[in-house]
This record gives sequence, structure tokens and C-alpha cells, in this order.
Amino acid sequence: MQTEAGSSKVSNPDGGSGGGTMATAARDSHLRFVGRVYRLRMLGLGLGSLPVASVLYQQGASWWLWALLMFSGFAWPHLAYGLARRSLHPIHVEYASLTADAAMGGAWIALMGFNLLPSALLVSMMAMDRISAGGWRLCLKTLAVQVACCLAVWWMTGFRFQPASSMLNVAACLPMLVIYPAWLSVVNHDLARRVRQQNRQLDQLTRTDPLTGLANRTHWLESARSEWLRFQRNRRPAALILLDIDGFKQINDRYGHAAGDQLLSDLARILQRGLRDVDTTGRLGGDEFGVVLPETDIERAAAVAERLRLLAANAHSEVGGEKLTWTLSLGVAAVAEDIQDIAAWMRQADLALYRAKSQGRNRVSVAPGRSGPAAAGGRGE
Ligand SMILES: Nc1nc2c(ncn2[C@@H]2O[C@H](COP(=O)(O)OP(=O)(O)OP(=O)(O)O)[C@@H](O)[C@H]2O)c(=O)[nH]1
Repeated sequence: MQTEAGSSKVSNPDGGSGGGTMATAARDSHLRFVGRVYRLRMLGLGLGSLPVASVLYQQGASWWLWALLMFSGFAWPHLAYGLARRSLHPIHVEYASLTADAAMGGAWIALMGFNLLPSALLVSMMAMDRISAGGWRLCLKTLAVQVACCLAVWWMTGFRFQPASSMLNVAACLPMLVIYPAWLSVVNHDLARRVRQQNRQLDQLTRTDPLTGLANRTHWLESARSEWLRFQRNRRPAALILLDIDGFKQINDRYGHAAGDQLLSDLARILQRGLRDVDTTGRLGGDEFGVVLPETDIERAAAVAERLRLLAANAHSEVGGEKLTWTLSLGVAAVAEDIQDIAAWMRQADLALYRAKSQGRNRVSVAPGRSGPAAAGGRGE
């Protein structure tokens, strides 16, 4: 509850600057919060009525106090829910209702003559509820209202003070004592689980290219950097492949941007099928993709690049009922002692890719390194 209550501070229910969608999302989130508080209020006030009823019974209370108890215990939760749901600002109405809950709690404590156990139970359960809904700030704010209301009613009822709790009072407290904290824990646990799940989804979104589902540039570079670091520490081999669709601009111009997008997705599928799970494939931007190959020397990386080239050359994309064939150019570079950082490693692979393009495209070019001079794979057709 804390999370959604907190979100009200940044959202704009009027939709002023954030637009209609944001306002609707904020309202939905506030209504979910209202719904959760409604269920808790029904349970809490319903169970809380029992100890109060036990004290009223002992006092031989008048009918209007019983009527008031029926209202606050069983009618008020529905009224508060209806008011919040109908309001343009459900969150504001809900906070007002939470404050009213606290005021009623304070009044009942005074009306019970501070009967010790029921009073302590009401104070602690309401504090738990407030902290869960809005943190310490809401708790302290409503506590002040609770104390003020308690003192006012105490004064109006002639400062009655009967703190002794009977066995009946103790028994009447038990259902609330047992059920309410357990229920609140379930609700909070469920909420924490949902927040964790949303964080995971958010994390996934920030790492993924939305069109292809591959790693985005930032995530891919992190992966390349960790391989570079592993080489620095343990001298474990690794290689990068940078690849680019040949003449992608013409394909876009001729068949349209949507066809180009489809081709990018097809390429992503080919790369995922043609590589190991430990390899990281990412879209670096436009039609440029990269592969990080851990535990792979330059010869094996060149063979992998050649396999990808052939897979792409033999595949086709369906564009408007037409079969479209396309090719890749690929540059390969292995990590080596003279590569000072990830930017230098990328530069090597990029130069190799540039060479593959300038030598006629649809080919693999390997960066010159300690393993030998620059080499280029053939067209294969
Ligand atoms: N469909 C589509 N096109 C994109 C996207 N991002 C970039 N592009 C286009 O990709 C094209 C890339 O063109 P270039 O960098 O000239 O590459 P190319 O045409 O493949 O030329 P070479 O690489 O030299 O073979 C540009 O026309 C971009 O507008 C995208 O997300 N979807």
C-alpha cells in the first residue's frame, strides 16, 4: 500500500501535464489502493467492534451508542469506499477516511473509559494499519487527530476512567488479535512480491531492445566489458563480432520501414538460433548488431561469423507476400594484450566490419591481431 499511496505525490490525477493516459493510470493505481484499504477496513473495523461491544455490554450502554458502533463497524467501510470510488480524487478521499478512522478509534477509546486491553488493541492495530498504508508520517498525523478526538469525547462524557479489563473483554479482543495482523501481513507480502516482480520487468525493459528482444547497446557493452575484464584477470579468450545488414537503407526505402523492422526481427531470430546461450547478442543501433563470444579464440569466432553469414544469406524474409533475401557483413576481433579498453576492442571489430563492407559486403573480416594479419572470408555462394 505504501508504494501506491506514495505514487500519488508524483502523479497528476487531473491529467494536467502528464496527459490523459498518465492520469488514468494514476487513478487506476489509486483505486486499487482504495480497494485494498476497503477490504482491510471491513475486516479491521468489523473485528474491532467486538471488544468495544463487550465494554458497551458491561456498561449497559444506551441504544444510540450501539447504533453508533454498528455504523462505525459495519456501515462506515462501505460508505468510505463508495465516497472514494465516486470522487475525482480517490486518494485524497481515502486519506480523509483514514483520518476519520483514527478519530473514531479515539472516540471509542474514551467511550470505553480507557478499558485497557481493548484500548491498547485499537491503538496498536490502527497504528499498524496507518504505517502500512502511508508510513510513519500518516501514522503520526492521524495519531494527533486520534488523541484530540479521544480527549474531546472524554471531556464530553465526564472523564470516565474504567481501565480494568474483564475476561469477556479479553476474549472479545482475541479474534482481532489473531486474525488482523495475519491478514495485514498477507496483504503486505503480496504487495512486496508484486513490487519485486515489477522491478524485475523494469530491469528487463531497461536491458532489452524493444524491437528485437535482444540486449540493448548499454547491456551489450556491459557484457563485452566483463569479458574484457576477465581477459585482464585470467587471460581467458573472448571475441566480438559486429555485423550489419548490407544495403539496409535501400530495403527500407524500397519496401518501407515496417518491412525493415521485420527484417531486423528476422535477423535477431537467426542470431539467437545460430549462437550459444552463453553468447550475448545485442542490437547496437539501426541495423548494427553485436555478439560477445566468451571462451572463444579468433579462429573459432571467425568460423561462428561465417556460419551466421551463411545462415542469413540462405534465409529470406516475407515482405508483402514477396520473398526478400539479404546478406550480412561481419567484423571479428579477439581480445588481446594490446587492447587497452573496451572502446579499443570495439574499434578493432568496427574496422574489420568496415573492411568487409569495403571489400564487397556479404563477407567476414577478421581484425589483424596477435593471431595474424587481417583476413576476409569469401562470399560462400
Ligand atoms: N526499419 C528500420 N530502419 C532503421 C531503424 N534504425 C535505423 N534504420 C535505418 O537503417 C538504415 C541504415 O543505413 P546505413 O547505415 O546507410 O546502412 P546500409 O544501407 O545497410 O549500408 P551499408 O551498411 O553500407 O550496407 C538507415 O536508413 C536508417 O534509417 C529501425 O529501427 N527500423
